[in-house]
Amino acid sequence: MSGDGLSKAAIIGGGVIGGGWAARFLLNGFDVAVFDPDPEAERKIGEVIANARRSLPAVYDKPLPAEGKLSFCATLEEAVAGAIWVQESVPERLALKHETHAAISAAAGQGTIIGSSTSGFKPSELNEKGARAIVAHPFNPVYLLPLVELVGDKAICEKAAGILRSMGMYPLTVKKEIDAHIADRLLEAIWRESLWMVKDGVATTEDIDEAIRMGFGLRFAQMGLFETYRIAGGEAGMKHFMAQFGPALSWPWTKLMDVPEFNDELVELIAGQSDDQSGNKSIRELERERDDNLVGILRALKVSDNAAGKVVSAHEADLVVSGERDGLPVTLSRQVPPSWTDYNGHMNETFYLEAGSKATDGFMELIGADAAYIAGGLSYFTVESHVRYLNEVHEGDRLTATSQLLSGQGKKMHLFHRLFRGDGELAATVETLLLHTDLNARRTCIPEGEVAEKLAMFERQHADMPKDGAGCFVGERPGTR
Ligand SMILES: NC(=O)C1=CN([C@@H]2O[C@H](COP(=O)(O)OP(=O)(O)OC[C@H]3O[C@@H](n4cnc5c(N)ncnc54)[C@H](O)[C@@H]3O)[C@@H](O)[C@H]2O)C=CC1
Ligand SMILES: C[N+](C)(C)CC(=O)CC(=O)[O-]
Repeated sequence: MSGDGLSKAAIIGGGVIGGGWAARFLLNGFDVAVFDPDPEAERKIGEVIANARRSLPAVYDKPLPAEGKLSFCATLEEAVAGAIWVQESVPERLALKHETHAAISAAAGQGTIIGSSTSGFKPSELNEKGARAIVAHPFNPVYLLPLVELVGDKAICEKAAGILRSMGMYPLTVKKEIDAHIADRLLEAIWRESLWMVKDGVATTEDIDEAIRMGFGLRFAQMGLFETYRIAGGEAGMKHFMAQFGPALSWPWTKLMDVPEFNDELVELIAGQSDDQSGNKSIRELERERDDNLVGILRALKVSDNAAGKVVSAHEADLVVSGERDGLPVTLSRQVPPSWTDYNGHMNETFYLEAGSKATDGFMELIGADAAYIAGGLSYFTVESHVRYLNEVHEGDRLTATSQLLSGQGKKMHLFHRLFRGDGELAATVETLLLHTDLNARRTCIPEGEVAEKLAMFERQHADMPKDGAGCFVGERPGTR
């Protein structure tokens, strides 16, 4: 669907959320046309997309599709023309939503998906004047967080879900329409209690943020509420948890429904404390801090194959590394994430080896030693590696690796990876020796069938190619022996 240069998304309203949607579509290969009357929209969206470019590709170990084309339109009709998805993200005012959806429904093709980012309105409210929108409620930052709550016509929601999955998102179809859908209903409860506690001097905005991020906030990214509370019931599980904490439903714990009056005094109090807490940083700086942490969390969840990490893995499985360079197969192509840089302001030594290891995985796939082969009980174990650090690599650089097979005789697979920066400079070589291994017996063995044939083929193809820097001992300069 995406990445073909033929898919167009229209973004109507390009503020915080519209800008995030624009980035998500664009970085997944869609052409994006924006309509927003704000004269500053282009600058603001440009800044959001710049943050998205440094963070979203860093979640993956493979390259995202080539970026689509971004354009800004003078009219809503121009933006909508030819789009397969129109996403409305204008301010949360029902009259404005009605006016905007009337114009979108008139301009869009029959099969076009029309999504609304509304945080709280139901599809029946959005469509009460004859429009045909579904709710597609995302989470900020839209380019990194997978969740999109879908509410409305079943067939349209199903079609929308397929497109969202192709962009690494997680569509959650809400069973019945309700004000504020699922997640905002939960968030509103936390927000209400938080305002109440600041107003009554129980806690500052900072105390409340610490209470969340030092405790239950850490749990929520990986287990949510119900699994977490099941564990909190100890060996007896959920029934014991409910027996212990169920009565709290009739204690004052659940009687905290008072809401503070929303007035200037409350706004001054909250905004003042928020300025004291984080006013020394710009919103874009805070966004980058947030994004770096989210990339780290998503990458960790990918390794444990948990929660949102599964969504990332499923998307990554659809991404491809391919091509040749200097007659050798490209086995790695990826962006350097912020977490790979160290106190010297460049990519830490560890990650040169990680890149080499991923290039080995890429070469293994090429010879048929892929996930299915490993599941069948055969694999390769690394027994020796030599990294030569030749050039600095920085956050955001596009790293590419080629792999040359020096020997594929017997149990051995002797590889020479060259890591290149985006500007074409050779950044490192990683020479590595692996042995073919029976995973059940935990003993080396000779590969057979397709793997053996492909090894022989690559060995022949790569035999006469330059090998400068291969076979050096530590400290030796190539060609000085
Ligand atoms: N900010 C958030 O955390 C989230 C907001 N949402 C929802 O997304 C929608 C947009 O919210 P934000 O992006 O936060 O608001 P925003 O105020 O940042 O952006 C709204 C944008 O719409 C533009 N706009 C106003 N009238 C327009 C019109 N007639 N046609 C086209 N553009 C127009 C504005 O110039 C502005 O750039 C709302 O429905 C909101 O509930 C959803 C998820 C999270
Ligand atoms: C505060 N909010 C209701 C606009 C929040 C959302 O809709 C989702 C989010 O990103 O938190």
